[in-house]
Amino acid sequence: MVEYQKELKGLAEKILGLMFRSLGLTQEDIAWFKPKYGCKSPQGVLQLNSYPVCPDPNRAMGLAPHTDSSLLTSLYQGNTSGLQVYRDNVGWVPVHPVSGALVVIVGDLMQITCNGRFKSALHRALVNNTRHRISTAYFYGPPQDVKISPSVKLTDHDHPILYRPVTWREYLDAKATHFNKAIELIRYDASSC
Ligand SMILES: O=C(O)CCC(=O)C(=O)O
Ligand SMILES: [Fe+2]
Repeated sequence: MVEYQKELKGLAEKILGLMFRSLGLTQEDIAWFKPKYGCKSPQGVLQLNSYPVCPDPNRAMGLAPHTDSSLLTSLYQGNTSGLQVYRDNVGWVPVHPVSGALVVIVGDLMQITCNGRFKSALHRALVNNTRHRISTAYFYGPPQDVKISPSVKLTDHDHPILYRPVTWREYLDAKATHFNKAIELIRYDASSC
């Protein structure tokens, strides 16, 4: 487990580095992402999900629709389908397992850091009536008490800053209370929602 988390941490950092770079951001632009930032390095949380066989899957939900609070989530879903993502104008789309592959999910903190350029993905997990499904989600995020805010490089006259600074800890508290509305509540124009 320790080794697995170490590998997933390295993978998340590599993918995030590429995503930031694709937006023209350097490590200097994302100060908290620098390894030498104090002694607090970004962190990950591993969650094991278990969905027992359900006699009537149409009347139950494994995991209700949600976005992840992380920067990035790496999901291993074995070989049993169940994950679905929501696509605008399309609806729920299955993400079938691919042998040896992880599903990478953009989380809310990434949406905040990138001022909405990358959107966190609404997803859910279904149950089924023949197979016990197991999945492993690795949530990668910044140190819990470091304020995250949209990178100034991604804001200008046409792209006003969208979100207030927030720590992962504060965001998790907001999520626990307001669930999927949390990200809207930290928008600068939240009062008009
Ligand atoms: O089990 C799945 O496929 C999804 C799990 C998930 O979305 C989560 O743990 O946040
Ligand atoms: Fe999730």
